[in-house]
Amino acid sequence: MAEGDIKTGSLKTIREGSAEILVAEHVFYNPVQEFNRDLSICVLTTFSRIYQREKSAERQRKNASDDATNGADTKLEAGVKHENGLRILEALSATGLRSIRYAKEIPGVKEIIANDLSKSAVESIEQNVKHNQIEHLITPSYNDAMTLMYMSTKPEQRFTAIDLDPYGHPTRFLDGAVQSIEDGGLLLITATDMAVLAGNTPEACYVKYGSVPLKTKACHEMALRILLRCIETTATRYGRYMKPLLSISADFYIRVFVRIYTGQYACKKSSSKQSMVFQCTGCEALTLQPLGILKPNPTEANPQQIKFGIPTGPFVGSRCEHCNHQHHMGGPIWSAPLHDEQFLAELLQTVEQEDSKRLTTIRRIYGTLTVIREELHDVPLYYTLDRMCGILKLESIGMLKLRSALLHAGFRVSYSHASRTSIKTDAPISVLWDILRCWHRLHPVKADRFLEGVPLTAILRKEPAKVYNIVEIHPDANPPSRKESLSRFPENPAAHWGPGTRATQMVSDNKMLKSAQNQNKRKQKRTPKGDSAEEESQNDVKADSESPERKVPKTITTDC
Ligand SMILES: C[S@@+](CC[C@H](N)C(=O)[O-])C[C@H]1O[C@@H](n2cnc3c(N)ncnc32)[C@H](O)[C@@H]1O
Ligand SMILES: [Zn+2]
Repeated sequence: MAEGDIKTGSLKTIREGSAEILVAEHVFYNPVQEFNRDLSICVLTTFSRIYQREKSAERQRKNASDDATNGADTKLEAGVKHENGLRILEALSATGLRSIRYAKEIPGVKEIIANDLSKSAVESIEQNVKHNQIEHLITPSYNDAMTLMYMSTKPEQRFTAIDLDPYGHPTRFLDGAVQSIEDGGLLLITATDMAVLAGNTPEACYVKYGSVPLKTKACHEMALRILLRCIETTATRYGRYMKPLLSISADFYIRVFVRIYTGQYACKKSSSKQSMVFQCTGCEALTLQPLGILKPNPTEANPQQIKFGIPTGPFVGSRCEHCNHQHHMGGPIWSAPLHDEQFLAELLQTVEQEDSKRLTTIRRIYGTLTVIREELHDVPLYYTLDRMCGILKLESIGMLKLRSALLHAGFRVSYSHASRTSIKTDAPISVLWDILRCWHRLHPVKADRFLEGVPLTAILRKEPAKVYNIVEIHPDANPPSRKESLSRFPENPAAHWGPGTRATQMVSDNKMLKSAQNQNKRKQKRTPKGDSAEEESQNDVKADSESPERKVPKTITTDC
């Protein structure tokens, strides 16, 4: 956000990225979403490059000589109309700020439709498009988003990218979006109803998304997986399927970037990418059970052939094997990877080349994407260090020691970008409990904590199956993103931050945002840089209790 935003009559002038917009109090503008817009620009810039490469390869396949004349290496520029470029629909545009930034900052755009159902919002879009002299790329549109998308389902009318950034949940727009997106096109979708997705009202989540959420410490990742599963099942109704490029949990919302393709055979694999989730009501152990399974069924004609089946279950007993409590069942969730590794690599290249003057949140984008790249992409969900130690009433073992014990024992472990104290690992939870049993030998829990029926009694009374190395720090225990002190789990972006309400007064919140950002900078400066890794690990745990998931105002509680 630029310094010196000024008021003009009842309008306020706001600068963000390359755009300058005039905003009235009654039109929605949320400064906290700058990270969301900056990140979307990086994603679309990368996607635009990939899109051109794919189109060029397609042309080459069709007619090699043609391609030489078409120019496979057309230089993509921002702010200039590219006849073969992206056709973007911003279906819920409010001030037009996002569309204007997309037009001015993403190379290789053909056209952007900036649509809103509110008359005053569309007037604001028109005014801002003129103010930014970007009429050659943006067409303002006054329509219901669904009507507009349903009118654009024929192949030649479809969009290359559709951005859905609604108030609350996006699910009522999905049916139109999956039908009006090009084959291989990109959907960029935000959901801000985190309280619902995080399990505060499971019945409401089921109504909106068709899945039951669980109150788990991994609720932010579960929210992403519920949204992704909802997009996938909406798409498969039309013989289309989804490939997630990037799925992010940030501040008070989630945002997913997925490509949509057409293919009946790929749709058949959909049930094997979705799972029900059992969570123990005592120790919170998580167990996933897929809806479908793929079995190799090679024939001479097709050695790659697979057979579709359903698993036998349930995958848990009627009582938890660790603590003897019963289970809750949630889901279905998307249990395939949340991100595409190849796309992430290319996206990070884009981010590295970005100008930090234009994208003010670039440091945070780089930090978050680096943590995401380090995530174990084949391991859904996670536990948290503080919660596991809390359940056993143990003094904290510290992140580095726990990660080291797992690595020494031959397991993989990573953080999740969604939680500062997350433990994402391919080790079964029985191994995590064993490591904590070893820790307990050195740091025993008080005898009066061993009450009948509580999970810690059942878990700590058992002997560990083996002795785990909780003393030596493993060389890989500290991931590069942490060693390099990247901006991994940012503080709250503003004092009274949140998704905003319909046509809010958040326009005037710039000052608040800046003051919170300054406070955060001061805090970051105070964090001693040369901390030993172990001290830093304790800081991580401590800081988690101050992390965004805890500080959300009551109205949008996303803690779980
Ligand atoms: C959260 S705001 C969008 C913010 C914007 N994308 C940005 O980055 O600043 C949601 C907008 O959706 C509009 N809206 C709500 N329902 C709609 C519908 N059915 N069709 C089109 N626009 C709609 C509202 O008028 C509002 O301006
Ligand atoms: Zn249990």
